[in-house]
Amino acid sequence: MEEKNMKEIMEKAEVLIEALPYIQRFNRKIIVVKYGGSAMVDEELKKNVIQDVTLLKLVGFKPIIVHGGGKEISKWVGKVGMEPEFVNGLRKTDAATMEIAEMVLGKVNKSLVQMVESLGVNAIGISGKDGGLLKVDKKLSNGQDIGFVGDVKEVNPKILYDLLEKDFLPIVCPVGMDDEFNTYNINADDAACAIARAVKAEKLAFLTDIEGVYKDPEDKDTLISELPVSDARKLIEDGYIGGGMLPKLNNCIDAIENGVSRVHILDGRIAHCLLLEIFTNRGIGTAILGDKETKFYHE
Ligand SMILES: Nc1ncnc2c1ncn2[C@@H]1O[C@H](COP(=O)(O)OP(=O)(O)O)[C@@H](O)[C@H]1O
Ligand SMILES: CC(=O)N[C@@H](CCC(=O)OP(=O)(O)O)C(=O)O
Repeated sequence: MEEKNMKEIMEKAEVLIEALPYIQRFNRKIIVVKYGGSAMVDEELKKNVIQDVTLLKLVGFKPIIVHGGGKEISKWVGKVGMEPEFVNGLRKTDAATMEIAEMVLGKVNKSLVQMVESLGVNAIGISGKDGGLLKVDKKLSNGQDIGFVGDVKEVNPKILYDLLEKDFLPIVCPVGMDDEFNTYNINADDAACAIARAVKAEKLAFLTDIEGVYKDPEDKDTLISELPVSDARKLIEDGYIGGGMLPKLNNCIDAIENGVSRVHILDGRIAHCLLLEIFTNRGIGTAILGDKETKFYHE
């Protein structure tokens, strides 16, 4: 065999061997993937994400996908002649918008099931309504009524455990019910965090449209690769975090402080970002760490 070919083959073997400790570490462990942003709109990226999660399942992890679909909901709200409206990153959800959101999220949910199934893994798509998974109270935004927006108050993970035990890959869309069984729209980051907490996930990964958390969003050199929760709080207090990153980072802190071992914000625009983060020595994006952790396991 040519020397060049041999070298290429050896490099491939090394990449696989590098994955071994991570496969051992996460074997049978639950990993919650919050799937949203560009990686949902671009067909190629969508395929990459689904391939990654399917691979995680096939090597013995227990992934759960919690997906968004904000851009798709806004598209359909626009199509019926309404104007999408957001207050502090949350969609103002009147009855008509709720109906559209549930229809669109249901469609997105089944399209993800279809893709996973096409790769030979059995997936079940559910919403937070199924099996009483997500119980909500009405959420106010700084005291303002923003309609049927839910604040998760209780998670009943039984349905997820049952599906995982039967070897299905659960795919969850962020819709839930209140005590009167009314339908509510839930921010997908909130839903993913609540689910990761309830199942004490080993890892929670948020796929988004930015490299990770920056100290200064205007300066790409200020990307933070490891962020202890106390520093994260300080960044928020000092006003360095804005827009959709604010609820996301708050959810990261909440997850770490409530039993989720590893929390990551990853750039969903990078092909196979999940695999790169989980299976290689090079952590990518931003890892949020508990304050007691002095060293991240990738080192
Ligand atoms: N310090 C910061 N670091 C990174 N992103 C930030 C920061 N402050 C504000 N942002 C904004 O937050 C956005 C991420 O939130 P969002 O777009 O709502 O994510 P998603 O749609 O994936 O839930 C980034 O694209 C960026 O514009
Ligand atoms: C209350 C609220 O804002 N719900 C979100 C649910 C979808 C979502 O969060 O989607 P992304 O993760 O793709 O943004 C919405 O209606 O857009």
